[in-house]
Amino acid sequence: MIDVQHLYAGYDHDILHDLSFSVLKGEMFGVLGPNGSGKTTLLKAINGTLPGVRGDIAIQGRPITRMTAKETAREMAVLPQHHDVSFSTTVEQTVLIGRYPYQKGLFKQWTNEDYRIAEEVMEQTGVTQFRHQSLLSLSGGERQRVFLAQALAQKPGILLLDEPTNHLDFSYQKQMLDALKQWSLKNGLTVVAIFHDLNLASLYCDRLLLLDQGKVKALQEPEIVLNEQHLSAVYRSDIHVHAHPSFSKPFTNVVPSFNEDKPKSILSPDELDVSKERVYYKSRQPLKCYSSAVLHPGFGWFEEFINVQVDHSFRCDDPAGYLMTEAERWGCQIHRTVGMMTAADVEDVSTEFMENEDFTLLVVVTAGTGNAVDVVHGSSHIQETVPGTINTWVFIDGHLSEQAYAQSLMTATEAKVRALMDMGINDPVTGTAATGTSTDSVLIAGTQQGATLEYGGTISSLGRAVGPAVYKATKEAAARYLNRKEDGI
Ligand SMILES: Nc1ncnc2c1ncn2[C@@H]1O[C@H](COP(=O)(O)OP(=O)(O)OP(=O)(O)O)[C@@H](O)[C@H]1O
Repeated sequence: MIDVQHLYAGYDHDILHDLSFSVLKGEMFGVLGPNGSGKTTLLKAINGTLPGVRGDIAIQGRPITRMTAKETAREMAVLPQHHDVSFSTTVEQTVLIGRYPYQKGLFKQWTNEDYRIAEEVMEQTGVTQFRHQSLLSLSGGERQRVFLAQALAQKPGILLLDEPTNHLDFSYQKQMLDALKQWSLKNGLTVVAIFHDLNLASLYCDRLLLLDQGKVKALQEPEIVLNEQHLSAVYRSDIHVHAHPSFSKPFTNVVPSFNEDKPKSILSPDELDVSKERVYYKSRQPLKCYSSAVLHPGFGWFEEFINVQVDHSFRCDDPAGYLMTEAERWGCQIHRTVGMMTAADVEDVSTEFMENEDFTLLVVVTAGTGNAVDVVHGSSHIQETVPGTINTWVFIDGHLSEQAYAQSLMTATEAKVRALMDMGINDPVTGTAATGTSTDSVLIAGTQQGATLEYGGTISSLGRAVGPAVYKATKEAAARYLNRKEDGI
């Protein structure tokens, strides 16, 4: 569709150096790069408005140098970065200008077809209600949508967009990009768009061209172009890349580098608050958490932690909602709170605290083993979520990698299993050794400051601390639970 070969272009000197790439029909092609890297210059070269271009640019196999302005305009429309809006035209007149490449004859008049298409594209871009208004009376975002309508009125096969979401609020950014994607998927519209927002580019583009000082740094699918090394080198700042939470695309974010005064060690067992109703811990700063909690499971940053005691007969359709109400009752800030529940007496909580050269560790366990299960015989149990559980909190004052989170969770689980085995706790249904209970929850929470802890496996420095601490705390909490049962309390 668009074929660029050995392109050199610029102004008094070359800005673009030896660019070669092709854009396929129906593709959404994103152009990325820092300020001044040559993105706009590239778009101008492609639409034939930049003089002195060297190399070859062809549209549908035809060199653009052999196309008239009208021919080029029928093939591609441009939405520039800045628009000159110094004189007053109405929205409808502005959109109709997009029909210029189709005008024939000496006396230029808009046809019914021109009006029909203008109507259609104003509808698609949500500007119909402004049709009789002057452009000068519109906001930046509204004007941007009018100029998109003008470009679409050209009925082009190719749309060149210079920062199309500039001035648009979140909802219109999404609306515009959804529409462009839809047109490219359904009608084969080819879109070449400059983006500053790496995440929007990642979500909507099939391929990305990353420019660095007028040269191709990377040209591939978003999964390959958006990697930390490329981005950090090109944008000269610390950029982190993660998996998008609900889409199979990379998700980027910048890491601020201002220094905040943070307390040195922020974990302390003295801050654990235990009452008959709940165990409560408030950290002195937000912790990065990974958990199977009832309230706010998964990854997130939290600073309040509650483990709420419920009755053995507790049944509830909305346990997270229940915990929210309880947390609110105790004055917790819901959005900052991770919540678990248990039928075990929370006053039997057991803690382990240790400090070493690299990091500090606080482990907090409540254990009820009424629902003990042998993992191999889960199918022998009825599927019912009844409270009776081992809840394990592992707080670490250190900087954990994602691998360390997963490995710490494994280490904590293995330690719990070992504790149950050593105590001879059996699955009451099968009589075989229990490996946990049916509703156990575990939390790994890191301060993400101080020593880097790359690993959390059993023989890593972190794992060597987590394993024995969880083992000891689980044994102690379970022993207290069993004693209470024996004593019939
Ligand atoms: N008309 C011009 N005359 C001379 N130099 C120019 C002209 N337009 C742009 N430049 C220079 O060319 C370089 C690339 O500019 P260009 O606008 O292509 O960058 P860009 O990647 O689109 O930047 P931004 O992200 O800031 O929009 C810059 O150094 C700029 O100063």
